[in-house]
Amino acid sequence: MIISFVSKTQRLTQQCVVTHTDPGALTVLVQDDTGGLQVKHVGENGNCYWVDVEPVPGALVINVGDLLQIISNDEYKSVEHRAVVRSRDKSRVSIAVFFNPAKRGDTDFYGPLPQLISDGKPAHYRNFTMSEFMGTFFSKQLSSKAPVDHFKL
Ligand SMILES: O=C(O)CCC(=O)C(=O)O
Ligand SMILES: [Fe+2]
Repeated sequence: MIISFVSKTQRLTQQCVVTHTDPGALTVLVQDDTGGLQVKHVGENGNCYWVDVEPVPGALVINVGDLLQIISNDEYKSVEHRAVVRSRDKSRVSIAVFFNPAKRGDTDFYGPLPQLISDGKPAHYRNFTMSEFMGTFFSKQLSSKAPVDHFKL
């Protein structure tokens, strides 16, 4: 579990969590009523917009991560997101729980599920172990779609 805390002394314009996709399968987030989480939306004209994820009391935010994009062979897309400071007067607390596969042996391979591969839709990614996957993520740091791009065929 990660708790990110943004002090009210941080400047309003400062971006506090850089734009990234989460590497794992799913992320469950609880944010307080300050808000600040934004997701990137690509419009039909190809233009990108940052959309505020308005806090809803009692609601959880579920982010699709890169691993789910890969094992679903692009049926689900990981979401680019960031967190910004919205208010000079209020601190912000957000709690994130990351869901990742537990099997991390040298012979535990992950990749697009066979049921989602066909002649019409070949695998978009090669298989890998979790240690290779996490190594790729940590070597590139938080960035946009790093593991997705790395394992693309
Ligand atoms: O601060 C937030 O609400 C988002 C945190 C986040 O994106 C992350 O920890 O991966
Ligand atoms: Fe994230």
